[in-house]
Amino acid sequence: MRIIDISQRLDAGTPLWPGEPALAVRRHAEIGPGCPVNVGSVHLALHSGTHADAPLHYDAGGASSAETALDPYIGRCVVVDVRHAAGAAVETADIDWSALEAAKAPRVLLRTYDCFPHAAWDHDFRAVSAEVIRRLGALGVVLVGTDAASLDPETSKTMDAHHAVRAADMRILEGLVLDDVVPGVYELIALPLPLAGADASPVRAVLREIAA
Ligand SMILES: N[C@@H](CC(=O)c1ccccc1NC=O)C(=O)O
Ligand SMILES: [Zn+2]
Ligand SMILES: [Zn+2]
Repeated sequence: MRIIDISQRLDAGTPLWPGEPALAVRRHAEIGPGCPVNVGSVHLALHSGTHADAPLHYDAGGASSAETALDPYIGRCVVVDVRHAAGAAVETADIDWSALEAAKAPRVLLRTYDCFPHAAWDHDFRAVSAEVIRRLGALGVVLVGTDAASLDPETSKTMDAHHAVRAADMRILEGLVLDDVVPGVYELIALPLPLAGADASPVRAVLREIAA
């Protein structure tokens, strides 16, 4: 079965949320006389690139990446093209709910970009309305993903979509790369790292085609 990588490359040029520290991979041991290996460490903002928010991100008492259950991050999903959405956020009118329900997929990945902005931070990414989140939760959706940097606008102070996720106890993937994905049903695998105390974790998100 074909594996489709839907993850951003992480390097010093990966566009980050304004003010976030740049990725740094440092080597503290190098192959040479008396040292058989290269060994490094990484300094990486937790919301860099393709990542999973932990409930701790929007709920002071929420689970960290080390504590959140893995089930939402692996299993049947549907990729939905919402590039036609015209507003600042994806609204309920932008989604074909009967098609979405017909997919019978408890994970929904939203494509908002024609081409993912790998080269520069997009301040005007398309958010997802809290009403869409509430409606997804009512359908039993356990995870919502987006190719945008966040479910809420960059300037949001209320984080309405994240709090609608919290109310429905859903999970979140952000910064997906869906340019080469044909809308449809797939198996999603995108597991957060067991990082204690972390409010988010980078993930290697992939899709596997499901045999018809
Ligand atoms: N990907 C993050 C973006 C985010 O909320 C954020 C990331 C770094 C610093 C501040 C952030 N949010 C609001 O100030 C998120 O939406 O979960
Ligand atoms: Zn995030
Ligand atoms: Zn988020």
